[in-house]
Amino acid sequence: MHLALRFSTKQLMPGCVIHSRFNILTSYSTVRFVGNNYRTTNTWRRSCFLSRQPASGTVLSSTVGRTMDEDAEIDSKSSKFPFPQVFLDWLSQNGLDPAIYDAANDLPRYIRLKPGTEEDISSIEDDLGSELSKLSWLPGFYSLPSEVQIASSRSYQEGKIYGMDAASGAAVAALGISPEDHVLDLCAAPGAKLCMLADVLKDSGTLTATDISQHRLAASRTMLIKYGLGSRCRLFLADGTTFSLLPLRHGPKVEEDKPEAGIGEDITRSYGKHTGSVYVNSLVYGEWKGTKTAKEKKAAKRLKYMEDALDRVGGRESELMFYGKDSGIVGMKVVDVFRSSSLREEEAAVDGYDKVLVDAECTHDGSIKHISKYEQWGWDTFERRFFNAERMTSITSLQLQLLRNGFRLLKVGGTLIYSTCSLTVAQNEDVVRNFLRIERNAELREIRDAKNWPCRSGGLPCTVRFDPITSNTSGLFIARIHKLSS
Ligand SMILES: C[S@@+](CC[C@H](N)C(=O)[O-])C[C@H]1O[C@@H](n2cnc3c(N)ncnc32)[C@H](O)[C@@H]1O
Repeated sequence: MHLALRFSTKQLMPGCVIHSRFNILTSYSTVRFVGNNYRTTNTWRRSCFLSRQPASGTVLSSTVGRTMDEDAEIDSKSSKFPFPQVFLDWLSQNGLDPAIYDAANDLPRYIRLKPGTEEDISSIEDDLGSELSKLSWLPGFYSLPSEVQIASSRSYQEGKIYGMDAASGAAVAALGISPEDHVLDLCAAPGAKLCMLADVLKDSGTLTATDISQHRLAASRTMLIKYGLGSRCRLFLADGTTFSLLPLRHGPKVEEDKPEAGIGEDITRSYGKHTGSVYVNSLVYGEWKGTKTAKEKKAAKRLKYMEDALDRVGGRESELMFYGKDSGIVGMKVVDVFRSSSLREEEAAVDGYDKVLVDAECTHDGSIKHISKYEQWGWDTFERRFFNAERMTSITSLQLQLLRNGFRLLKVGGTLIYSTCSLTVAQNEDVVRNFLRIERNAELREIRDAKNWPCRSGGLPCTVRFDPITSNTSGLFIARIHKLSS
């Protein structure tokens, strides 16, 4: 069947694919741009919700396949939620229809199975009291009715399943992890994507994660330990806009100092007047211990003191919150772990990360289910949290800085994914467009798997958008960026 489409050919890139949900996730239709013809196998079920994108944005218009009268109907629609007026105004300014939040209760819940537990699927179904529907487009993911609670289930507590939205899984899949990759997750907490990265890497490569929130990063550490995924990981409490540590491609630099157990104390070098008489050169990391004996606690306290000493001389911008036994840290001197803060571009080009995920801080307006929960928590609380003035004014510049620093740490030939769970153009296409203007050796690349995903094209070539109406998932924007040699 042919559809009347109202966007101009300028708005679509040749080869761009638009998906429309048709009842259930596994059965969606596609509309393809071929020359000047658009074809589909199913009728366009509902209009996209981005009905009033601001003129500056290049996001595909929602007016696809609709008449003017139908658009008028959407424009006058509001949500069933009694949103504060300030939020309605903000949605309007960003071209978003409040009615998208009405989909909150219809969205399925998604889980990811821990690799290797597929044969337990019927016992997991019994435990959850619900059938699981396998997602044909995303390996390891299943959907189930939204009312099923997973956190109290035995399968969850035993680490057989993860609660994770399918769109988040797509962002990780878009990275195209290969065995032996050294991966950086720059905004990692609370760790859903981090765990998937670790599962995909299995027992090869390394995984470095940073986040600026201590309690959220601690939650990520708990997740890694719970699912037995930490052995190749390092977690740093750090600002992702300045983090400068490269992957440990070559293992510990000072093997000969590797202690039998605990933390060594071969003290040889002074940092002079800034630190009093603190000597830190040869203090080396032993194996990570969750629970410690009194002797180990004393040693850990001493290590912390040494790390703080590095802070005082400006040698450390991050705090190591966790490291696994195969992360390369064990046996390293404290100073060596934090040495590379004056990272040189040429060094990163060769020794940088193979893959970087920048799942940036954002306004989270695309987390439909999360926002609907304020129905119970109170809309005053929502307004206070959402419209945190400092956050609102600086969010796009933070996103650009995170993206730029993630790219700086990427090696030439490497892949970076920029994603946010905001539906706005400002936090997605505009940030990427600004970034591409600055970074001449960055190039947007197609996400190959996306042709099978129930997502829409984003407003920049090769970018994609998940949203509740089109994809039956939470909102997520994904851009895949390649680093060329300069
Ligand atoms: C969208 S959440 C990340 C979700 C995470 N990737 C996951 O899958 O569970 C964004 C995170 O960015 C962190 N963040 C905010 N500013 C940051 C900064 N300057 N550096 C690093 N992390 C930052 C927040 O603490 C938050 O945990």
